[in-house]
Amino acid sequence: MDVTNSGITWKKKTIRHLPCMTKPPNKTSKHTHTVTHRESKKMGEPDDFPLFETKLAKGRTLFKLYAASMAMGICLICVYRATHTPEKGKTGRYLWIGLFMAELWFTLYWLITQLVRWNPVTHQTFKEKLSHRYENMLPGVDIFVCTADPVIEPPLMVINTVLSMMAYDYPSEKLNIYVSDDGGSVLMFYALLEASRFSKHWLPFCKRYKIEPRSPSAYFAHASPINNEWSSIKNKYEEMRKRIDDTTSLGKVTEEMRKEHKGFQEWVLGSNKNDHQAIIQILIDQRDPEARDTDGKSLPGLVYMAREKRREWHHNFKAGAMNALIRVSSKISNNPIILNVDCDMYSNNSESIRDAMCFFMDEKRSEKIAFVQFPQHHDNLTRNDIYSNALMVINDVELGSLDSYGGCLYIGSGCFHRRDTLCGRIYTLDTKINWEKQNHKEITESIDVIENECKILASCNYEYNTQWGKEMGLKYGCPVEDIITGLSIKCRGWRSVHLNPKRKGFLGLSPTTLLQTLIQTKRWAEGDFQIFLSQYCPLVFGHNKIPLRLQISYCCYLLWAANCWATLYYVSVPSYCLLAHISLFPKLSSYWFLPFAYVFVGKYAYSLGEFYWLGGTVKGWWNDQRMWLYRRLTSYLFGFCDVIFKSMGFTTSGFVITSKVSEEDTLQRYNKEIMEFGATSPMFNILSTLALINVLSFVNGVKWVVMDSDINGFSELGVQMVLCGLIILINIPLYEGMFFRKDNGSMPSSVTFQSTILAVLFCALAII
Ligand SMILES: O=c1ccn([C@@H]2O[C@H](COP(=O)(O)OP(=O)(O)O[C@H]3O[C@H](CO)[C@@H](O)[C@H](O)[C@H]3O)[C@@H](O)[C@H]2O)c(=O)[nH]1
Ligand SMILES: [Mn+2]
Repeated sequence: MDVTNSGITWKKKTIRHLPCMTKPPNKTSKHTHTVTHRESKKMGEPDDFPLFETKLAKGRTLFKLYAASMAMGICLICVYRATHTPEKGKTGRYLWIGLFMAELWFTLYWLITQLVRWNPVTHQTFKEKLSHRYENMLPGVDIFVCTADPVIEPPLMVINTVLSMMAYDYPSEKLNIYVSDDGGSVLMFYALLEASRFSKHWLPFCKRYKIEPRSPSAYFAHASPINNEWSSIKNKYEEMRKRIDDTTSLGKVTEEMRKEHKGFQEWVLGSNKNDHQAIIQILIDQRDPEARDTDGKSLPGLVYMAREKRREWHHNFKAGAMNALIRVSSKISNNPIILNVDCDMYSNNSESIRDAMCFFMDEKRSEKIAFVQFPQHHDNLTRNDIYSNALMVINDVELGSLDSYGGCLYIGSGCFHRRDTLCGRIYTLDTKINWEKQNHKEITESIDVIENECKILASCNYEYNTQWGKEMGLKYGCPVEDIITGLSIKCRGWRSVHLNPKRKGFLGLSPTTLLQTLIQTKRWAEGDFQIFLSQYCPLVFGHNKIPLRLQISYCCYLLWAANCWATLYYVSVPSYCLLAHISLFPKLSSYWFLPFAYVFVGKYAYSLGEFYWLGGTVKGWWNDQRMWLYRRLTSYLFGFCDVIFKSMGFTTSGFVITSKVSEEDTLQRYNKEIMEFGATSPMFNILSTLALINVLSFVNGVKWVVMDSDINGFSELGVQMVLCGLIILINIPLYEGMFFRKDNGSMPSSVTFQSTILAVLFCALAII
C-alpha cells in the first residue's frame, strides 16, 4: 500500500507511523504562488526574487594551477620510484616497494582531497524577503535536543541549550522543543521543569532587548548590565542555577520538589538508566491558556521524553532516541521541519530558523532540499586550538564543496530536516510542500491521554518488525548514524545545503583532553569506514543516484581510517632505514630530490596558507598537523581494526559519549594549551613508541655524520634525517609529557617505560 505518493511501499505493520509523514502535496499548491505574487507586488519587489543566493568561492583558478603543479610533482615521484626500485636480492627492496605503495595511497587520497576543495560554494539568505512574503505562513518547527548522561552532560548545560532554542526569533506558537533523555534522570527532568518556569521571564527579555546569544549562561558570561530588568533576570537565573547545582550535587530531588509536578511520580521506584518504562511529560502545553510568558505571549511547547529502556532491547544510541522523538513529536505537534541539536550545542544566532526557512520556502529551488546543515562550531576552543577540534578546513571549505556537488553531509547537530524526507520519502516531482496547508496539529485529547499514547510510541518493542531504523528515520547499526542517514536521503533523490553564516548558528563543547579527542575521532573514523565497507558504500549504493563527484567526495571521510597504514609506514620505516643505513629517497644532490622537495613544501605551504586565511594562527596550524598525525596513528588505526573485528563478529560497536565536563586542573592545563595525557591507553603507547624511535634514529644519524664525518652518507640519507627531525619537532609536547613534566596530566610512567623498551627493541632490530 503506497501511503506517501513517493514510491515507498511500507509494510502493513508500518502504516501506524503515518502521522509523521507530511501529507502528499496538495493539488492547489499553486495558490502559494498566487499569494506570494500578490504580496510581493504590494511590497514593490520583483516576484521571483530568490530567498537565497549561492556564490562560488574566490581564488579557484590559482588553486587549480597549484593542484596541477603538485600533480606533476607527484607524477615525477612515481616515475622515480618505478625506475629506481632496488633490484631483486638487494637490501631494502621490499621496504622501498612498501614506501612506494604508501605514496600511491597518499596520491589517491590527495586526489580525493583536491576534489573536495575544487569548487566550494557559500550561500547568503534574504530573511527580510522571507518575512515579507511568508511571515504568517511560516511552518512550525520541532526541535530535538538529545542528552544521555546527567554526569558528563550536566542538566544545567542542557537547559541552557533548551532555553536558547525556546528563545529563537520565530513565532513561539510554532515552536516545540523535545528533550530526549537517554539517562532517564530525574535530575534532568527537574532542571527542565525549572527551565520551563524561567523561560517565562527569559523569552520576553531576549525579545525585548534582542540579545545574543540566547543561552543564559553564554549570555551572562560576557554581557554587562543594561538596567534593572537585566539585573533581576540575572538574579533569577543565578537562583535557578544554584537550585539546580544543589540538586545535582545532592543527586536526588527533595520531597518538597516532588510535590511540584506530577511527573516526578515516574521516578518513585527509583531510576535505572538501562531499565525503565517510557516517560513522557508535557511541561509546557501550548493549548494551555496559562502557558504564557510575563508579557502574556504564548510559549513554545516543551516535552520531556525518556524512551523505554530494557536490557534485552538494543537502544541504538542517538539514532534510537531520534526515531522515538520523531514519533512522539508527530503525535503532539507534527511540525514539518525538524531541527536536531546535541545537548551542548546552544543556539548562538536567534535567526537560524529563518535562515533555514529561506531554503525550504524559496519558490524555485526549494523542492529538492531535504536538509540544511550548519557547521559544528565550539565555544571552548583555546587560541591555538591545541587538539585541533575546530575542523576549520572541513567546515569552511570542504563541506561547501560537497554542497556544490549535490549536498553536504548530515553531521548530526545543527541540522534542519524536512520531516517527510527524514522519514524516508523519495523525491518525486510533486514533493513540494504547500506551506499554507501545513498548519499546526490540532489535538483535542487531554494531556494524560496524549502522554499515554506517546509512551507506546517510545516503547522498546514499537519498532519491532517495522522499517524504523532501516527505511524510516535515522539508520541503525552505525556509530555515525548521521552520515549514513544523510547519504541515504541523498540517494533517494534529495539534495542538501551547507549554511555557514557569519554569526555562527550553534556553539557546542569540544573535548578538552587528548584521549577524549582521539576516542571521539575513533568513533567517527570507525563509523565512516564501516559505511565504506558496507552495502551503503557511496560508490556502489550511490551509483546512478548521486553525482560521481559526490560519491568520491564522500570517500574522503569514509576512508579516513584507511589512512592509518600509509602514515604508520611513513613515520616508522624511513627511521628504521636510517638506523640500518638503507636509503629510501634520492640523494640531496640529485635532480630527483626536487619533486620530493616541491611536493612536500607545496603541500605544507598551501595548507598553512589555507589555515591562516581561514583565521587560524601559525601555531594553530602546527597543532593541527600534529593532531592529524596523531589521529591517523591512533584513532584511525583502532577504528580500522574495530571495523574488521566487528565484521568478523568479535566485537560490537558502542557509542562512547564525549564528556562535556572537565576536572579543575585538567581545565587549567587545557586553557594554558598544555597537552593532556594523564591516563594509560594503548593509543599513547603507540604515539610514545613512535616518537622515541624517531629520536633514537635521529641521534644515531647525527652521530654518524658528526663522528664519522660521512658526508656522502648524509647526502644519501639526508631526506630521512629531515623527516625524522620533523617528526621529533612535532612530538615535542609528547617528550615533555614523558620526561619533563610532573603534573597530573603528564604521561603515566608505565606508558613511558613500556614505550621506551619497545622503541629500544625496534632500533636494536635495525642495527643488528
Ligand atoms: O545513547 C546515546 C548516545 C548519545 N546520545 C546523544 O548524542 C549526542 C552526541 O553525542 P556526543 O558524545 O556529543 O558525540 P559527538 O561525537 O560530539 O557527536 C557528533 O557525532 C555524532 C555521531 O556521528 C552525532 O550523532 C552528533 O550529532 C555529532 O554532534 C549527545 O547529545 C548525546 O547526548 C544519545 O542521545 N543517546
Ligand atoms: Mn558532542
